Amino acid sequence: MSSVMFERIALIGIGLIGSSLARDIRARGLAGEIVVSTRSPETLRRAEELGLGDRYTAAAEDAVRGADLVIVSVPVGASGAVAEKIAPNLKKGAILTDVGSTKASVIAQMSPFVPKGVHFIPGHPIAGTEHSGPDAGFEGLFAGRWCILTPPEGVDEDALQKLTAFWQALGSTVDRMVPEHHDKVLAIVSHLPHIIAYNIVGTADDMETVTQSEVIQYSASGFRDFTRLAASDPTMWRDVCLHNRDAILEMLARFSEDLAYLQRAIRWGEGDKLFELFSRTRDVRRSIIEAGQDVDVPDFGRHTLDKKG
Ligand SMILES: NC(=O)C1=CN([C@@H]2O[C@H](COP(=O)(O)OP(=O)(O)OC[C@H]3O[C@@H](n4cnc5c(N)ncnc54)[C@H](O)[C@@H]3O)[C@@H](O)[C@H]2O)C=CC1
Ligand SMILES: O=C(O)C(=O)Cc1ccc(O)cc1
Repeated sequence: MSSVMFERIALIGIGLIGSSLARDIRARGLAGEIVVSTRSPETLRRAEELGLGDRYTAAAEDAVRGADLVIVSVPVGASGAVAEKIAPNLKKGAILTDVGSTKASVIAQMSPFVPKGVHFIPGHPIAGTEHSGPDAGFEGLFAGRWCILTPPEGVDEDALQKLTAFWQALGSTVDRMVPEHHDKVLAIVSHLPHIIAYNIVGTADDMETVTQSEVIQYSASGFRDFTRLAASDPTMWRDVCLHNRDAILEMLARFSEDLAYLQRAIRWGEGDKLFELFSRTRDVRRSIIEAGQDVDVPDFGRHTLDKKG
């Protein structure tokens, strides 16, 4: 169907996202050669057992030699260290990109190391699950999903076109944003929901009056959906919180204000206020479904979603 777009693609980090990329690149024949690198020897061995690449090395600086496309798929807090390591061996004319959930911080960490002549175009596929590691990835993860690119001013248009075509070949729709805008949008639609989930599951876990067995037994009552998000990778989400600090704190402040409004309405029995909010939020859900964005993660644990809205 597709054909070779890059002679050599280097994948730095081979967890959920890196390994899904590897599977898609191979399935669609987008690379002449896939070179896989990751820091931990066990993960590298597992990637080899799964046959995710053509070559494997623990040394990221070796993996990128001669690569036309380098994709960094590591927790955002590790982006700077990876960039520093690989920078001296990046090929002139190569495209360097990432998949990190935050953009301004990744750009601040990586840019200082990017040599002249290398096209650094940060990216973020809005696709994933609560699972991590090379076994968690799967072919087709990015199909029908958005990928946001945050190209720097003066970006090489050919390089941008090539990276756009790459994500399109994986079935994604590509959008462009400035990094700070990306970080604000993602803070509300992705980062805050995860933080709220971590918080509510933590609260339930702390409650002495609710025994563990009751939390599990009655988890179908709304709690279960939160536990899926709250099972997401701790390293990844620690890094997201630390590296999108300002936008997340801004959204949390608004969230707390709105929660206080809700709390007050409940205390004073203001049913009309509750009804008005709950009607408005139901309309949001309906708009998402109408826009065709109600794509379930192809995994267990999502069947409690009410498709009828
Ligand atoms: N999990 C998700 O649903 C999504 C994650 N992302 C972003 O993608 C990136 C990767 O996330 P996942 O694949 O989910 O994580 P993961 O935990 O499944 O994989 C991370 C990989 O990075 C490697 N790694 C960690 N530190 C490293 C370092 N210093 N040097 C080299 N390799 C290192 C690990 O060995 C592993 O191979 C993160 O930046 C995350 O924010 C983006 C979209 C969705
Ligand atoms: O599992 C889910 O529901 C997600 O929200 C996956 C996800 C996590 C982080 C991202 O930056 C993008 C997508």
